[in-house]
Amino acid sequence: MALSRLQIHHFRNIETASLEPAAGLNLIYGDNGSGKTSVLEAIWYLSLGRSFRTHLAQRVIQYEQPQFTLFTRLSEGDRLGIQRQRDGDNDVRINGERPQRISDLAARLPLQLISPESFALLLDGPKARREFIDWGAFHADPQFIGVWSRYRRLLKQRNQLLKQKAPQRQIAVWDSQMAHYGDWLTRLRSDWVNSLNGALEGIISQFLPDVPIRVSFSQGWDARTPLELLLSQGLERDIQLGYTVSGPHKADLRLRVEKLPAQDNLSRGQLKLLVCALKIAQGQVLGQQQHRGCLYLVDDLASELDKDRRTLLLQQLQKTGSQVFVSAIEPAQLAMVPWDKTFHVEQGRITEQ
Ligand SMILES: Nc1ncnc2c1ncn2[C@@H]1O[C@H](COP(=O)(O)OP(=O)(O)OP(=O)(O)O)[C@@H](O)[C@H]1O
Repeated sequence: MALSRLQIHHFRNIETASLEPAAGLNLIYGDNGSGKTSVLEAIWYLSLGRSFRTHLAQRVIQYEQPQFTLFTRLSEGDRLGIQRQRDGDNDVRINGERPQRISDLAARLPLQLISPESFALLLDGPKARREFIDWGAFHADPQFIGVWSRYRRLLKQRNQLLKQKAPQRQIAVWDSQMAHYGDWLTRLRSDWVNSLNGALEGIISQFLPDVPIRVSFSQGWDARTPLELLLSQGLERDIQLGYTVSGPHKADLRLRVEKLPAQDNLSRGQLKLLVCALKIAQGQVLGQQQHRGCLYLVDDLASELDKDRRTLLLQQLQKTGSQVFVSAIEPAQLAMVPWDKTFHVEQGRITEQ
């Protein structure tokens, strides 16, 4: 799966651009503020229906323009388009039709973003790591999105009842449904992490050969206690606190080096390589399971990495056989692999070299 055409209109500082990217390695270079990240952001927007830099859609519409328009044609023939008006109107199209859910975009255009902000995966709380697991489980199993949404709705409803201090019987009546969907969600997540582990070990052994990293799935509660029992046993405490303390909504991916959290033990460069290993492994497993890889967006690849590590990372990305977009200020910093296509960005204007 790859973008064979990308059109961008009035998005950030890009007035209009039409690109035919290579199916392999694409380098996007230019000075600070030229618009490199905006190209990656546009691709991300086409997959997620939102930005990775802001939750305010108005911010990405070019100044003084009423709307932005993004369009891509995928190598398999699908056409994805988004037009967003300043007044909030959002028109999303897949092959000319409005999709049922926004996640239909992501299902067609799976992508992984590696950016300076990706450190959050290791440095922030478990939410980012849960989302990371859920990315894989979502793409691996079409049932995931339904199960995940159902669990979320039940959790929200239970938390509302807890906050209102509703009678215990009224709250507990939903516990068996919540346990049913919670267990299902946990199985899907755990299956994904199990498949991920093999690929991850292989990549980590190349990126960080001397660091004994252990990756494990923490499901969000003590696995020896059935979820329904956990909910009923914790009900009084949950009422006191006004929310459901444990369950699949507390799941996490634990990354440890010598029994310590990886973030306490690794240098910035090593953390970046670990994040890259995690993201590359996701795409690799998806490719093996679904015979359709994902696309990689790498913003500012050179930052934090020495020349040998940059080479290693680029070689791994090349080995995935996926479409890759890498942004850089100086192309000379990334001259160690042959780029299939190179684009220069200058004040929002993009030209193929
Ligand atoms: N809504 C907008 N309309 C027009 N220009 C914008 C808008 N939002 C941001 N910009 C400008 O777009 C430019 C491109 O930003 P972008 O982050 O894509 O640059 P970049 O090439 O990735 O820079 P860097 O190398 O510093 O990360 C910036 O100068 C920014 O001020």
